[in-house]
Amino acid sequence: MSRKKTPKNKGASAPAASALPAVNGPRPARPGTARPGPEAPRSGPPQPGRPSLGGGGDFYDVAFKVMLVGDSGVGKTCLLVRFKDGAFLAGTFISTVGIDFRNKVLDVDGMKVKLQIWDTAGQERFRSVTQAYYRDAHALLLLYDVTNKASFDNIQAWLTEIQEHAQHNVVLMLLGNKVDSAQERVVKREDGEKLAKEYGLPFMETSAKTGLNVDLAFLAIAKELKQRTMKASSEPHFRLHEYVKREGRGAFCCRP
Ligand SMILES: Nc1nc2c(ncn2[C@@H]2O[C@H](COP(=O)(O)OP(=O)(O)OP(=O)(O)O)[C@@H](O)[C@H]2O)c(=O)[nH]1
Ligand SMILES: [Mg+2]
Repeated sequence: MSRKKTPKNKGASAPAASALPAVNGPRPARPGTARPGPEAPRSGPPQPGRPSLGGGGDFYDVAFKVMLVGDSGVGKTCLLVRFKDGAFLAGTFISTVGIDFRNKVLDVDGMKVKLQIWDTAGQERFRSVTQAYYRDAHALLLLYDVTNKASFDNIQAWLTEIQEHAQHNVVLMLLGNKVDSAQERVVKREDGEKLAKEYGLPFMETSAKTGLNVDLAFLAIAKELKQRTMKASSEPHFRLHEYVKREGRGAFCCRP
């Protein structure tokens, strides 16, 4: 894998389009890294209509794995904490070591969809660890930081890496995070939109700090994955691109 190095361990390597949940095989043991608990599905999502009980006591109908990827410091861990706990991790930046995960069950149009969300380390030195997890991911949220141009420039390299290691049909969404930091912004919204269009990706700007579009990003992923599982659904066809375009809020909306 070819990857540009930047002074702050900024990642980098390339593209893919969106796609469908694949059946997961058992996860190989990786010493020193977090792994799913007993609630993790061992052989793909359970069938709809046969509710399962997760190890945390959450009932769910279907389960999917979502991975957060992007340069170190773009806000992956904060995005996950915002989504899971509704809080913001302010203060000292503690860089993720290896990989970690959290579960959350969403109600998606009457179905309990469990997302097992993997928070990867953006630092280059953990790349070989995180690469091994791509193949099991049903969806990827690829983040850059709108206040950090290098993190945006590295998106293409991340897309290359995704293309190399993830399922060809993985659901992929591009997120420009930290839009609350208007003064420090160096990546315009239009630049993010342009890049996303170039690669055919759904795109939103988010803020883990204010919560802007955070729940929406995960809900959109869950809706897309659920739809792909329901082969002969009578529900209207869900269109991920249109949904995030329609529902996504602007950076100046809804400040606390
Ligand atoms: N203003 C602002 N700061 C944020 C936001 N999200 C994250 N941060 C800050 O950015 C820094 C890095 O956030 P993390 O979530 O730890 O970054 P990360 O992508 O997980 O980094 P690695 O674990 O090293 O890959 C922290 O100091 C956060 O407080 C956001 O939406 N707005
Ligand atoms: Mg982190």
